[in-house]
Amino acid sequence: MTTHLDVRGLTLTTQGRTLVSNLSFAIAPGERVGLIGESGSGKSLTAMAVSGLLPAAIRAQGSITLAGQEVIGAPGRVLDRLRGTEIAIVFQEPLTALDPLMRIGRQIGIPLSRRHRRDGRDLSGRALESEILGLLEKVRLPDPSRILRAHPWEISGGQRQRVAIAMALACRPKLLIADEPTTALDVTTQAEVLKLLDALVKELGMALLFISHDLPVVASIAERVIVLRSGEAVEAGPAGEVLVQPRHPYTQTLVEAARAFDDALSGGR
Ligand SMILES: Nc1ncnc2c1ncn2[C@@H]1O[C@H](COP(=O)(O)OP(=O)(O)OP(=O)(O)O)[C@@H](O)[C@H]1O
Repeated sequence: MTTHLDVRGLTLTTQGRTLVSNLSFAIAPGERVGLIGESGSGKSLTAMAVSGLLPAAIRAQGSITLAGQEVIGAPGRVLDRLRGTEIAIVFQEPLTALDPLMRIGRQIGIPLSRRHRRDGRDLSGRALESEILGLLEKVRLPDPSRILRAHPWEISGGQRQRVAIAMALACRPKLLIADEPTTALDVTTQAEVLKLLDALVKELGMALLFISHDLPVVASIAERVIVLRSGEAVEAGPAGEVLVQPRHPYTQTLVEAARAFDDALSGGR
């Protein structure tokens, strides 16, 4: 099989409004794809549709297959299984993924033991704790044994995003969706989390759908990009081509704006 995710003619509507229109793209195993576009262009809704998390008010037409399984209209148990094995998602705001009242160790332990049970192994006690610590180390969290026992509000925003990444990795997904994973973080932490994601995706051979309106960030992590405007894909191709010599006027505007911002920053130095 050469595609892991295959989106064909995806159209999302609500109350007579079309939010995403006839979108098609595929992601091969291990491939890193960026989805870019201004605010409101339909990036997050596309991510939600792919992971079977669309709000009830939004109607999906077309087809989304993940490892050969149709996602649109699939029953909850099928979606649960896909989210445990094929796909995991990291959101912009890590607190969305974390339960404020539960210690970090337990939050990572739940998807971890679920995955082991699925593989026919029962993991508990010391063995489970040691795997959780291993994951906290993998996302380069300092002092993992303290963080294991901490609540989400006892650690920093950047650390919370690393925990959310560790939770996603606990499922060993074949495709990781990262929806503006660094937007809520300060610039230095953004760069660190980005570097971490890049390294982990390569090390674990996961495919990545990286969603962002920040072009330089996308250019640094994605091999291929899709440009969305008002729910429609206006341009797609290798990141090095689309972001360096954009063909569509909309992409040209985005690239110009990113360059102007960059120039303004370097001019101020
Ligand atoms: N639950 C919903 N019900 C109705 N409309 C929605 C819903 N969620 C999103 N929309 C609309 O769908 C469009 C696309 O939203 P989406 O969140 O996918 O944009 P986005 O590209 O991810 O933007 P941002 O970069 O700001 O996160 C927007 O016009 C938004 O108002």
